Amino acid sequence: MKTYTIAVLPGDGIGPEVMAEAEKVLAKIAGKYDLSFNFTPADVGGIAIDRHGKALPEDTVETCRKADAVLFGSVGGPKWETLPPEEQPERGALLPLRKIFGLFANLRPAIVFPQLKEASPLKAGIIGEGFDVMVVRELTGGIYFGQPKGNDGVKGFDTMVYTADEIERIGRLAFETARRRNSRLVSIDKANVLSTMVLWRQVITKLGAEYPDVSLSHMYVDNAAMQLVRNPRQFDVMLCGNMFGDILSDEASMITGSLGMLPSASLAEASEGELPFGLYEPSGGSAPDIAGQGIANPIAQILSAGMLLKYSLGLDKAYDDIYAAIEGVLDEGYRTADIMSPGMKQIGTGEMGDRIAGKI
Ligand SMILES: NC(=O)c1ccc[n+]([C@@H]2O[C@H](COP(=O)([O-])OP(=O)(O)OC[C@H]3O[C@@H](n4cnc5c(N)ncnc54)[C@H](O)[C@@H]3O)[C@@H](O)[C@H]2O)c1
Ligand SMILES: CC(C)[C@H](C(=O)O)[C@@H](O)C(=O)O
Ligand SMILES: [Mg+2]
Repeated sequence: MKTYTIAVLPGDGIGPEVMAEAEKVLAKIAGKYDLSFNFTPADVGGIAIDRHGKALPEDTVETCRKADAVLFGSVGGPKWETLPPEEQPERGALLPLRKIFGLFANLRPAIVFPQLKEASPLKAGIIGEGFDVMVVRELTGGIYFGQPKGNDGVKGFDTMVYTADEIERIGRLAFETARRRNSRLVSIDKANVLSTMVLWRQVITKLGAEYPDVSLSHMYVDNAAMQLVRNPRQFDVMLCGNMFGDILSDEASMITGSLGMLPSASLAEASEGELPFGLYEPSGGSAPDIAGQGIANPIAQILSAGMLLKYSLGLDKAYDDIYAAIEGVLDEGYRTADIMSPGMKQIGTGEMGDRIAGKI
């Protein structure tokens, strides 16, 4: 029997609540495909600060290193917001993890399940027959990591830096992704103002010549934010730098009805013929406003586990099973509070997880 080791980092807030549901679903997948998952838990974020004095203990990095892939919950919360910024869960754990493991490519699919059209804040006419966009976000460069950065109480500054190589690397992945979908790629930039983004547009345009079958267009980020609510169906793959991708992926997710629906895959470069190492997490955060109430939507975490199976382990059919199970539960009218609409049956985090696992 094949055994896969999955580092499980639930983190803070709703992280542990939704992670428990993803583990239930993975256990069912293991049974169905005669595999075994060795879940290796580790502390990360606020809970790691409380227990070990730092957001990313070395043991946690080691646990990830030994694993085939990482399933991550979310980190952060009001309790740790008064710490020095570099020590807080987000900058002290999540960003270093992305850097340490070279997770340069962040895939954030935003899909409106047909059953949830009424949960989208957009009018039915705008959503039409559905919405299915893949945001490809560069994750280890840009203004998040550029130096210098600082804040001396009088002046605060960050630096946006991209090299041509970094742009080309994420660009290639976006073109390949578009090729496997509907061959439409919109590259998002701010080339009318930022020098970094002038380079971005030059590199992507040049790369486009290698992918003549993919229709490439460029759009300024402010326009893209507007177009996403005006006519989201015009998009197939959206390629963004780190910060623009952060913002637009939250916006895209809300079109699907809730941030609690949106998974993500953060991938490293793969060696020839191999699948990439990856960290899989919901796009949303630790949702302190609803943590501990058993009402969080576990679907983003469950879909993140599904993406892990597909992208890092090559178990595409298992991903399809998870997707179908979610659709089945939604078809039966079950909803967590965030995607609730009149006439549907409201259930909590645990029951949603049980019902999805029950359909595998
Ligand atoms: N990857 C991560 O670990 C990550 C990502 C984003 C934010 N954060 C951190 O999370 C904390 C809270 O940030 P925020 O409030 O800006 O963003 P958030 O994503 O945690 O929450 C935004 C809103 O979406 C709702 N929401 C998010 N996930 C949900 C789910 N699964 N089910 C139902 N509703 C859900 C929340 O209740 C809240 O109303 C901050 O400390 C932030 O830095 C962490
Ligand atoms: C928590 C934060 C560092 C993170 C980001 O900005 O990348 C989050 O918002 C995300 O989208 O994963
Ligand atoms: Mg974000």
